[in-house]
Amino acid sequence: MVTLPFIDNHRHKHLMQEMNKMRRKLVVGNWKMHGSHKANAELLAGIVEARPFGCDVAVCVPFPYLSETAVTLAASDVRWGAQDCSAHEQGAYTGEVSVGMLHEFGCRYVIVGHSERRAYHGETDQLVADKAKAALARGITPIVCVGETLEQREAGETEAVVKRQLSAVIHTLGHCAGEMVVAYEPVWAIGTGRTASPEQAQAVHAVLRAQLRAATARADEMQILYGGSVKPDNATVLFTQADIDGGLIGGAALKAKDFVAICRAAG
Ligand SMILES: O=C(CO)COP(=O)(O)O
Repeated sequence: MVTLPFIDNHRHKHLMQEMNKMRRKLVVGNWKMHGSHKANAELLAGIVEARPFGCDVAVCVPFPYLSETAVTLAASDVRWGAQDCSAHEQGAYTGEVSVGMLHEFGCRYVIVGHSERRAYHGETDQLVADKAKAALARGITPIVCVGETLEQREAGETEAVVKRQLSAVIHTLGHCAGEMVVAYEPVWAIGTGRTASPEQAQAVHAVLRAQLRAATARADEMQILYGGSVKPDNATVLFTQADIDGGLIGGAALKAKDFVAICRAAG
């Protein structure tokens, strides 16, 4: 009979920290509906100049700017992506953008299920899951966002909400679930300057990691990002938590100096 070594809490924590070091960090700038030719050129130049970061870095830009972003970043290791995609392959879907189109622009990532899309565009858990599936079918990594509102947190529903949101995606992706990136973004922390404490964020990330472990053997290699008022001065403490593998950055991704500082904190 094989006897397993006794692992006390201290050793367990140490092992978890080692595991965390093995996962490469990822920092993604979500520009949301911001930008102009001039502002983008300055921002991208500032990011490219500051490389290398020692972590994966990407920017998710508005659709009209994908082309110029692809040209600007082509010779660098900075990746790019979009902020949404259609779940449909092609057809009469006015205003939608397919993953095939994103593929043509060299997108490496697409954000799906951002809380702003869930709230303002009525996106359901299943639609988000279908978008993630469509992305993977074209070799684009979906960054699947989950997160609770303040009301849900105060009602003690945080765990149930994020698990329900992630569960839809896990079931729809099946054996490909290990290929997505997950982003935990508490709605109350987005654009409010009110960050989840490192402990609050880590607690939810641990729940998500456990849920992924039950679904895929790749759970320990998967990147789970935190998003919500990440700034240069709180990035390091967030990124050193055992299950936080980088960040999805909104406001601070619009200033090269801040975004670069956050990338450095991850690297
Ligand atoms: O929504 C976010 C990233 O997707 C976070 O936005 P802020 O960093 O502006 O809070």
